[in-house]
Amino acid sequence: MKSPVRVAITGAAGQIGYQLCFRIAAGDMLGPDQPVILQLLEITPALGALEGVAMELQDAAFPLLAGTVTTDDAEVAFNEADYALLVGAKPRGPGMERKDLISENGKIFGPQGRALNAVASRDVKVLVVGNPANTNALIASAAAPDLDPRNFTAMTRLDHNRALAQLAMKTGVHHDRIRKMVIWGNHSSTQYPDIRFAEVDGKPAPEQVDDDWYRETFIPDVQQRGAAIIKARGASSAASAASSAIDHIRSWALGTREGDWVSMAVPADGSYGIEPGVIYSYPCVCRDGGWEIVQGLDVDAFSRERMDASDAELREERAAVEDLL
Ligand SMILES: NC(=O)C1=CN([C@@H]2O[C@H](COP(=O)(O)OP(=O)(O)OC[C@H]3O[C@@H](n4cnc5c(N)ncnc54)[C@H](O)[C@@H]3O)[C@@H](O)[C@H]2O)C=CC1
Ligand SMILES: O=C([O-])CC(=O)C(=O)O
Repeated sequence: MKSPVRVAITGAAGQIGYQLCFRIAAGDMLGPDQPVILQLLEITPALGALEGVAMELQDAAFPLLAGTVTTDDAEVAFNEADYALLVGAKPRGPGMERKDLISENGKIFGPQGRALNAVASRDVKVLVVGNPANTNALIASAAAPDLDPRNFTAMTRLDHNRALAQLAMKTGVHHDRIRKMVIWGNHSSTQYPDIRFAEVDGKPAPEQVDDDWYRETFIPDVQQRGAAIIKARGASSAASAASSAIDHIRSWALGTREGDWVSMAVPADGSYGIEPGVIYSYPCVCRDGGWEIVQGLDVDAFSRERMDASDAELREERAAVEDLL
């Protein structure tokens, strides 16, 4: 058996956190031979509910759960953390865009970035889920100057999985037989889900769906799926969000499958004309515990316009939180 790794989860008593704790303790994120210590952070008024989560974790008697810490102190939660899932933040309600959360949620991520900087493993892998996720990841990274900015990522894997599901339903091919989906940009309604490189059962996706469906139905449906779930459920996606967070970390830690990509929001480095300064979703390949942006893909005029629009939105979000950077 391997020695345990430390997984910090913020907002652990919330909707997404409640799902994450049990799936991670079951081994879904890091594999069936990797024990975990869960280090759970909540705000002080939610510590009672968090204690209840910890009691249920005990009751589930997971073989891989090597310990549980509950706290309202970020430096306790992030102490020597190998993984940090930053989920704790307010969700949006009907009629809101995710960026409307920025003034309230943005201020959470500076202190958490500072705490990570002070006490986390120097190799900590950070995934920001709390919205607006890309800009919150930028804030956390800016507050952690001693950690490599490449350790800070934000979640667009849920958008990626949603895109796989929509294309699978349209083509009648199981989503597990689709490769090379891409989500470019922001986890927001300006994201650009791109099927130009996707392969459905080994064949090019664009040849299997008509262009009108792609532009008029697929793209807006993927962009608006979060809002559609809020309308249907009266609360934002939680189990699917937790599942995609687990997918994101699993790919990063254990590698992507041969011949496939995942979408991850990572620090822009000039790739595809997106200048540094924002956390932007790209197609990525992961191996040996690291990620790389897939290079050399063609950008046509239709794509350029959408990729730039999402970049522009991220730079507006950045300008709105300049005082936190
Ligand atoms: N990136 C993505 O794809 C997705 C992002 N989200 C976002 O994830 C966030 C969490 O969503 P839910 O779990 O549904 O919300 P929730 O309201 O059920 O849970 C959030 C939890 O975070 C806690 N919290 C608030 N401030 C905190 C702080 N400073 N430190 C630690 N904990 C704190 C709250 O007490 C609460 O228990 C929201 O911002 C939501 O919009 C949701 C779905 C997908
Ligand atoms: O839509 C929301 O507010 C929650 C979220 O980020 C998603 O489901 O993609």
